[in-house]
Amino acid sequence: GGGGLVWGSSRSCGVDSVGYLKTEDGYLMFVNGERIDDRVSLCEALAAFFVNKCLEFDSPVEDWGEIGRRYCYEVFKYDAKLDRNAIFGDTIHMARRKLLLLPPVVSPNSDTRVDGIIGHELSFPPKKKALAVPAVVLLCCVIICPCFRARKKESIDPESLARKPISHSISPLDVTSLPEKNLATPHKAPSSPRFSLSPPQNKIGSLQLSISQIIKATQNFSPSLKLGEGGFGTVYKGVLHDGEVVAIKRAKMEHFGTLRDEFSSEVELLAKIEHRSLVRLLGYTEKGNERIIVTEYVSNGTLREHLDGLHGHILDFNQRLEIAIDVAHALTYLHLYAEKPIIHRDVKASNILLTESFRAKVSDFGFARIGPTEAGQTHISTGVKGTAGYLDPEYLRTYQVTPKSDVFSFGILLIEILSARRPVEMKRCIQERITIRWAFKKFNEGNVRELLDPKLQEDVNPEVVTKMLSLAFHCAAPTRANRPLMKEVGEQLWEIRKDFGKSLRSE
Ligand SMILES: Nc1ncnc2c1ncn2[C@@H]1O[C@H](COP(=O)(O)OP(=O)(O)OP(=O)(O)O)[C@@H](O)[C@H]1O
Repeated sequence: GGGGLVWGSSRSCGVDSVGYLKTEDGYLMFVNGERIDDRVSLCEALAAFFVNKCLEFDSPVEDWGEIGRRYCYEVFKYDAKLDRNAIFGDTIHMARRKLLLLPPVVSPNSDTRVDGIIGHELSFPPKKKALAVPAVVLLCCVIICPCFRARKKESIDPESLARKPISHSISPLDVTSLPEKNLATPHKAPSSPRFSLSPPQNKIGSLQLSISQIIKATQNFSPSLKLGEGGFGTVYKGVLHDGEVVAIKRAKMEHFGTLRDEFSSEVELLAKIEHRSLVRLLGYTEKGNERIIVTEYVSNGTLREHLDGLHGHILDFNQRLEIAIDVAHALTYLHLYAEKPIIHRDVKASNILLTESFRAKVSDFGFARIGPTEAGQTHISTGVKGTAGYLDPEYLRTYQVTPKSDVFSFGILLIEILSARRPVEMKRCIQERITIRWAFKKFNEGNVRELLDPKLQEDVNPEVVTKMLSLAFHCAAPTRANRPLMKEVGEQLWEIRKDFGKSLRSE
């Protein structure tokens, strides 16, 4: 394994750089001068390059297009048939989940563990020392990186196709919960967890589900009961034996194994959370080939669907304001009042579910992480997860997540609620693609009315809109220190609601 150097290349995009050294044995990859030894990190870094057109999928230049096209396919959800230069899949984390499943490639002559970086063809050479490629420290601002579209559901995993269908003869496993219907007050300390992570040991509640009951509840996972699909798996509507309607989230089989921790973490966190604006966990089962989470069913679709007018009802301004307040309260609860500070990390309109009375419930804690708990600790370090367009640029740059990362996403969400535009809209002209930039420009020009969702027929008091927008921009400040706390955001929205009420009365 001499691994003589054959070829090297580095590329910059804004203030970021990626580089590789091709050796006889394979490739060594670098991001901002640091040796990267997993495929996902590389692909995530590269995603920004492709989105910003610093690299093109089509271009054979220095093999970069090839690397993106062939090895980051899953991360980018790149679909050559649909659009040569599009990067699909609005969630980077989704791809990360998939790719983590690649078997680790361990070089026999080296202590370097390589997480299947770019398959076998690009496996690392043995006995390679990290080599520096010119490093640039700062990262492209996140809001220019994402042009991801929601095509994630179309990915095909040939491996999973080859797997056998789930056996229905799995022995029953209890899922236990208490049928408590009380809504928690926003800032109440949570009660002790009601769901055991080892369900068979937990016989406390009255709701005890086995896999076979789940199969019954979902009519054997009938496609007609399918509510949707996310990064984690498929979600079904189910009716339990007592008539309670629930959402049943069934993990995709290819996510088993390495996703075990993620699954458990989702469950552990959900189990401790109780707030009227957070989707409640009702049960959990993990046995054999199945990982299933049973949650409260929220009947009126996602906020994103409503902003798209898919439910035949246009949210009025008051409803939008209430939704924003609900989300702010839910996040405040996670940050401040849950047992440990919890950072959601994937705040976005498709994770906000609406009730029949258009109140919001925040869902999908799959990426939630326990926040800093040590005194003086301000952040936790972690690989970047979340959804492009909503991602805190400082988090992307430093890999350090704090509750302020949720505040950033909330700012982006607030603009989305007001304008109905997605954070990134690739079909628009270049000046309008990044919604927050477009909004900021309009705002500075004093055109706040033009910012509002054209479907919104009301004549909303411009002062109220202005206040909401400035709050959104404040939340989405590039630097964390300049963002308000989630609690303050809720308080400000509360004030805005008062102003809105007054403006209606004075009409
Ligand atoms: N508790 C629920 N009640 C009703 N519908 C739900 C519920 N949870 C999820 N859904 C539906 O299932 C879809 C998929 O949900 P899921 O949380 O798995 O994925 P997602 O949020 O769309 O994507 P990702 O996991 O990548 O964030 C949602 O868009 C929604 O339509």
